[in-house]
Amino acid sequence: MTRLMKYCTPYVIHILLAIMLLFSQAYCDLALPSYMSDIINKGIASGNTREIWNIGAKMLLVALLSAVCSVAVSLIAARVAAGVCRTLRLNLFEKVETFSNAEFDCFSTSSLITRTTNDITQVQTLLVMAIRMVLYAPILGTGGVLRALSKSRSMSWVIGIAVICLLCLVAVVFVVAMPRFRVIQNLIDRLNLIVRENLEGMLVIRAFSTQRFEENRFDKANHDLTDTNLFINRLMSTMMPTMMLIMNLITVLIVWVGSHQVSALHLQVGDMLAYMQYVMQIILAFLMMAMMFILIPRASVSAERIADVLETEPSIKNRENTRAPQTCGGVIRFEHVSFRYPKGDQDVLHDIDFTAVPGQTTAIIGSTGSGKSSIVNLIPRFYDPTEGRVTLDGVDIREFDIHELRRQIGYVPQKGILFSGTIQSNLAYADPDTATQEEITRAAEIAQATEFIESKPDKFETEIAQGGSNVSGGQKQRLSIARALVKKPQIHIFDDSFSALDFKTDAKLQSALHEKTGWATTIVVAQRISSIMYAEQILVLENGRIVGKGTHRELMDSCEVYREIALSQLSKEELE
Ligand SMILES: Nc1ncnc2c1ncn2[C@@H]1O[C@H](COP(=O)(O)OP(=O)(O)OP(=O)(O)O)[C@@H](O)[C@H]1O
Repeated sequence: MTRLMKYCTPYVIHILLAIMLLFSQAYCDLALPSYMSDIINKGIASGNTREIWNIGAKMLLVALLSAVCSVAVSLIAARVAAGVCRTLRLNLFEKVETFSNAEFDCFSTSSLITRTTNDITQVQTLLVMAIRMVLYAPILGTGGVLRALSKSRSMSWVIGIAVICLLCLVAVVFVVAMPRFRVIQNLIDRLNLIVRENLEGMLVIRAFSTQRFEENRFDKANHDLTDTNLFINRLMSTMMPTMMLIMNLITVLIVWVGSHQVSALHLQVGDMLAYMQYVMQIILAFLMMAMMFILIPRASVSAERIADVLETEPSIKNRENTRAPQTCGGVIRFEHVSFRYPKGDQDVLHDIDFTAVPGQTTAIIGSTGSGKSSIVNLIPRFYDPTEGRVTLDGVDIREFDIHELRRQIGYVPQKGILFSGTIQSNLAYADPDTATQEEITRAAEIAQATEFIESKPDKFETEIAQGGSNVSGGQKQRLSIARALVKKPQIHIFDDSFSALDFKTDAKLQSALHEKTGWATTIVVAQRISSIMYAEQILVLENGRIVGKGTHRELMDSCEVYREIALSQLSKEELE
């Protein structure tokens, strides 16, 4: 919890005001039993109606003041908690945006969602309660003890018994409940993961008719969460009646002992009743502390999970004194690069060495898992090489500001990803403020997307559903390509981005790309020979190593792996 304390500093004045109001409220609440005692002793016992009215009016005023303070504290608490949690949510979101793929591999996506939502709600609930109770309870408890002792010292052992019983109860609850709270947050993570996988993979689940299996998986996670929640709730529901029982037994004890003292004229009736109320206030204070003890462990688990994300330094970040690539030439060079994934046990790329120059296409081909995507992911610094370096115009890319470096790159991922909005908003994604309609239309034309966009009733204003579910895989790829082209980058990276296109569209797109963006450095990862056979340079990858480098013709003569791939896809005549 202390790791998040700094987020409360902007609200110090609010908190100080709340503390002052809490003191006033506690003072009022503690004064009420004394007034009641006076009404009985000075008014009722002697039949003095005027005194009863006088003290009664004061009591009403004090009760009103206490209510006003209580409402004001609640409002302040709600404001502080909402403000702190809004900042936390924003910071968490911004932090996650800076994460490189390595951090995403570390925190699962579902856990990041739980941390941004449920965990922050836990902290918010605690903050509201803490501001209202964490100070009020000790003030009320201590004030109650002092006032009770001022009414009768001979019954102080009753307070002692009450406090010992309550402390034991709170300690038991704390020890038993604490370990379960971390379990609950982890179970929520698991439930989120299953829901997410199910929603994203609904078509696969239907195709494989595995609804029953998935239901059982969900049911198990749901059951585990329910069981743990039930355990905690049962514990809480036994705690409240136990506290009430203690309260009632203590009341009986006070009446029993007090009535003997009243009959022996050692105590007045009013004082006995006031004593009883003070003991009730002490028990109430313990009740509040018990609630805090329940909320604090759960919220501190959540706070830790939030702080873990906030304090994680992205493994890929700007060095000091970074610079922007000046008039980017676009010469990308891999110098003896080896790479291993952060959690991997062996290198997936070994001694990769090549140069991609402007005005040329460098194609990367190889079997699945040979490391093609891993190579291109090093250029926008999604990961950094384990050995060797990648340079842009002769400068190590780690010297550049990451944002500026990425501005030079038009990256089209393997899986076309669109955002909810319109086709227009998706295409203008790189620069919504400055991208002109002309640029967007031109990019759509090169990406061979114009025909299907024009066929839609709303054309560029056609709505894209969540996750791009209302466009086909090939259309999604073409829109992703157009989106990258609108950026007018110096370096184009297409990571298997033509795989969902038919041969005709693929060929048209390649030729348009060559014609309209031929000046750029183009790096293409592809599985299809036909997509890359006209590239100026082709790299053949096997098990993370370059086993062939050259043009299609050179590789057909010199590289056995390339020849095998080529002949498995096209006939000898087509390859000529
Ligand atoms: N995030 C990751 N963590 C650990 N290992 C990974 C990760 N991503 C990929 N790998 C491993 O790295 C190797 C190369 O993967 P990569 O995705 O670069 O291959 P690829 O040639 O692009 O494959 P494909 O053609 O199927 O897309 C594979 O063995 C893969 O299992």
